[in-house]
Amino acid sequence: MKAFHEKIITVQDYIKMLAKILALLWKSSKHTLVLLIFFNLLAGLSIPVTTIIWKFFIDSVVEALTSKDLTEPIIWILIHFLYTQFKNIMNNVCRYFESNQADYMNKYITELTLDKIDRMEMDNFDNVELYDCIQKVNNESAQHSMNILRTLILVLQNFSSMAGAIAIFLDFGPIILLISFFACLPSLIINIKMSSKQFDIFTKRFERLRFINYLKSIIITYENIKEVKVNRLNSYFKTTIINDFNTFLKEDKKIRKKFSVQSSMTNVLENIVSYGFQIYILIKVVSRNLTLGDLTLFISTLSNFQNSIQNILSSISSLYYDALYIQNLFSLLGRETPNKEVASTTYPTHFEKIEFQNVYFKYPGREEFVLKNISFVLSAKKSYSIVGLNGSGKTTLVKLLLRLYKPASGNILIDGININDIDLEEFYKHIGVVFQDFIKYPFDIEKNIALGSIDELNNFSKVKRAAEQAGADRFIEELPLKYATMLNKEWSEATQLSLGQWQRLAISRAFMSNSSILILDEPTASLDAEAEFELFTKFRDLMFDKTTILITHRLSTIRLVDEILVLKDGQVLESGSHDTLLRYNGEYARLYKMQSDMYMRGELVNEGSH
Ligand SMILES: Nc1ncnc2c1ncn2[C@@H]1O[C@H](COP(=O)(O)OP(=O)(O)OP(=O)(O)O)[C@@H](O)[C@H]1O
Repeated sequence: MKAFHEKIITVQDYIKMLAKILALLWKSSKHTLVLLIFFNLLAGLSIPVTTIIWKFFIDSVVEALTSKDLTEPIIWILIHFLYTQFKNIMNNVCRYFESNQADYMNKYITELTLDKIDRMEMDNFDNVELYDCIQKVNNESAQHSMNILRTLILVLQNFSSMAGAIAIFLDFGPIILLISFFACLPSLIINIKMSSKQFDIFTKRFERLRFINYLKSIIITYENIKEVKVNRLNSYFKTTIINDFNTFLKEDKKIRKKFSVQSSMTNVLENIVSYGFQIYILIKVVSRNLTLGDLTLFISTLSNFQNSIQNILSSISSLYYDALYIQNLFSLLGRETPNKEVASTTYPTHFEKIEFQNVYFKYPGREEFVLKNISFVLSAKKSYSIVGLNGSGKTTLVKLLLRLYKPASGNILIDGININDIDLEEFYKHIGVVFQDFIKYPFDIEKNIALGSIDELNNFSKVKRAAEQAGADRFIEELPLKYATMLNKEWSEATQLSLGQWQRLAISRAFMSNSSILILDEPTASLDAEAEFELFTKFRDLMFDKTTILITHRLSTIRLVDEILVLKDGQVLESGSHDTLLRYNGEYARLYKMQSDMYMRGELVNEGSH
């Protein structure tokens, strides 16, 4: 697979890239593509046909000047009129198929990329280069594939018009056309150089551009506006953005200036050749006793031929430019991803234990291990809590259990079956999770809850029950549109919820789930300690048939679980029930004592501490 940002160097690379693009167009919609090619070839012939009609018209006018009979010129005008109507219809038909093909291609590319991203494992997203590539594909592919389509259509039309010009010149002297063709080559070379330079700049700048866009999105995102305003960050961000724009502009102006000078020089060469041939045609028409119509025909055809060549050559360079961008798409699509269809072991629905065996893990691109020699056993249908200071590896441990990452060594087993051998779709059907940074879906409340069980999107009674269990029903019932309330202030007619209310919705999603393992990774941070305690008591009672794992910093809630694992610097320091660990008088007892002392002194009302 080509590395990202690798440039198309050889003609062979270029042709291969074009072949891939054509295959993409073909797969997007075969039927439309065939019709598109046919009508555009027909449309391309309109230029030579119009020139021929015009030649006959001029000749008939010259004759009419002596015979005074205007019948023939009028007939030719009529023919010209009818052909113009035909041409207009043809152009509209071409536009119709072009727009359809563009939509089909956009849809097809979106489908392919979303499918690819779905298949990619989590560690891929830690690779900045790949992450950039995905963003580029997302931002640029549709536009550049559309450009490619338009350019290819232009090439088709111009090829057909060039073929017409060659046919007209066949008898008169086709060498003229050949020399005109070579005169246009320097301009092609310059255009390709320019495209290549622009692509280099784009690649170099991409991460910075992404950063600028991120800054812009901070300023304009509803939830951020309050903080940006109060901290008076607007003008600081604006200056950072504008400074970058100024640097880019300076760089771009320098390059544009250089290429404008070179382009002007090649244009002079093209004009010398063109005007030289016009004089040559004039001499030849006079010496051969040809008509005025012939003179117009050859001069116009030469000019049309040169235009076609220029169009084709500039199309080649703009195709090169777009192909460089679209290369990111092919890089992404060509990336190997695990095959989802691979049938593997079925999930042991009535399992007895989950076991971590000497698990080590480090994040891609990082030297140090985040988890070191982790071993423990979780029994089915019991509740567990993972406790530890910030950065001790709690979420990472959960990510491994969720198969978002694979251990560097060691195994995670469910009843002796390695979780990686279980069919992924089935695995996820049986595991539910609520993260601290859960998603705020741009749907109504009903769907925001129902998404906790994708197979039961229309099960409203279950949605209501889940909301009741999470204590979300009280505020939902007070909203005018209740469960049909659209959420997220960024959308029209939507309501903004408080963070605590959002968290209750996220927890309702967990109650929708039919999974046998449930993980709550600090989803209650915005609830007060009492609400969290009440919620988890309910949770524990309702989820008695599930294995639950709770991550929270509030040790008052943790008391409710059957067993606690204490993590420190990526290692399991101690484990046991609340009472056992207090008796053990280690890290857990120290943290617990510290929190309860703070409660006693009234220093900790809403927040957990560590
Ligand atoms: N995607 C990542 N790439 C590199 N390092 C990461 C990544 N995610 C987490 N880490 C690092 O791994 C370590 C453990 O992080 P983790 O999120 O598991 O801690 P945690 O115990 O859940 O912390 P907290 O209580 O703050 O949520 C931290 O040092 C963190 O910087």
